[in-house]
Amino acid sequence: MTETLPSLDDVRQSIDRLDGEIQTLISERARCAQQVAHIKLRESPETTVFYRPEREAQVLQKVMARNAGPLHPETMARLFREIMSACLALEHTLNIAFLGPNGTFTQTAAVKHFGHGVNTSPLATIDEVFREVAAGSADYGVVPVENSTEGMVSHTLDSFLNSNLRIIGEVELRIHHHLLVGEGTKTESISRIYSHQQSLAQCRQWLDANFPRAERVAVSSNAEAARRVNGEWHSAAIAGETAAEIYGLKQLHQRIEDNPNNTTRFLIIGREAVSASGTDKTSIIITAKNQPGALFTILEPFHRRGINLTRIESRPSKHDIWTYAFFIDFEGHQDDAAVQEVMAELEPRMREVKWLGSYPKAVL
Ligand SMILES: C=C(O[C@@H]1C=C(C(=O)O)C=C[C@H]1O)C(=O)O
Repeated sequence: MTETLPSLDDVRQSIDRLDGEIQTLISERARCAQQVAHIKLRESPETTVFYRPEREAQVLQKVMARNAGPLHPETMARLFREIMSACLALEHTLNIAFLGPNGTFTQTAAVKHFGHGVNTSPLATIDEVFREVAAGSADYGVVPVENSTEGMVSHTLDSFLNSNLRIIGEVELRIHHHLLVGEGTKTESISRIYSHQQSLAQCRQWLDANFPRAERVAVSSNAEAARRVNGEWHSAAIAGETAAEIYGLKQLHQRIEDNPNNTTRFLIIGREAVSASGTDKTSIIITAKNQPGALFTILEPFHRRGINLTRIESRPSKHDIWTYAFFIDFEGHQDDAAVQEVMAELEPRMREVKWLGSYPKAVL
C-alpha cells in the first residue's frame, strides 16, 4: 500500500492548489451576494430585507443533499453556513438580540442559526428581546421556547400573546451541562450550586446522587451562575462550555445532564413574514372557551386534511378567567391551500386565531 501513496509534498501542493481555487470561488460567490444586495435595494429601497431565511434553508438543504463524503453532510452544511453568513454580512450586518448574558445557550443557538457574521447583543430578559426587535433596534431576536426534559418556557409563549412579532425560524441545540468551579475549588468544599432553574431540573438526579447536601440556588441564567462562582471558592455553577470559557472556570464534571439527548428548541423572532421554503412549519395561537369539545373542534380539521401537528401547549389566556390559549405548531406554510382552508374553518368558531408565522424547519 505505502509505495502507491504520493509524497507528502505532492499532496500538500494539491491542497494549496485546491485552497486557491476554493478561495477564488468564495470571492466570486461574495460578489454575487453584493449584486443581490443592489437588486434588493433597487426593488424595495424603503423596506429592504436582506436576510432571507427560506433561501438560506434551501441552500443548506442542497449542500446536504449533494454531499458525497468523506465529510459528514452536517459538517459540510456548517462550513456553508459560515460562507453564507460572511456573504450576507457584505450586504448588511445583522444585529441579533438574544437572552443573555454572554455565554448563554441562547447565544450559541444564535450563532448556530446565523453563523459568525452577525453582531449579537445580550439582553437581560425575554421581554427585552421582544421589545428591541419590535422597536427595530435589533433585526432579529433569539429566545428559548422548549426543552426536551423540562418542557415549555412559559415566559416566551406568554410574550407572544401580547406581541405582533413573527416567528421567522427555529434552532435546535443539544444541551450539555458541566459542573464548573473556579481555580482551586475542591469537590468536598462545594456547599452551593448556582444555575438556571431549568438546568437544575435537567441535572436533578445527578445532583441528588453527587451533591445531595449542597444548596441549589436558581439564578436568571447559566451564564449568570458562572459569573457568580468567580471568586466564591465554596460554590459551583452548572452551565455550558461557552460560559466556562468566558468566565474562566474549570469543568470539574462534564455532561452531567440526566438525559443524554437533552435538547432545547429556540425561536428566531422578527418583523417580516417569510416566503415558503418547501419544508416549513407554521405556529398559531388559538384562544378557545373552556367548553366540552373545544380541543377536538380545533384538532379535527387538521386531522381531516392530513396536516401533521408537531406541538400543542395550552396556557391560561391573560384576558379572561377559564379561557385557554393553545399554542399549535404544524407542518406546512401559511400560503398552502390546505392550511388556509383549516384557518378559514377555525376562525369563525374560535374566540381568536393569531398567526405567529411560517418559517423553514431547522436544517442543522
Ligand atoms: C444572497 C442572498 O442574500 C442573503 C445571503 C444568502 C447567501 O449567501 O446565499 C442567502 C440568502 C440571504 O440571506 C439572497 O437572497 O440570495
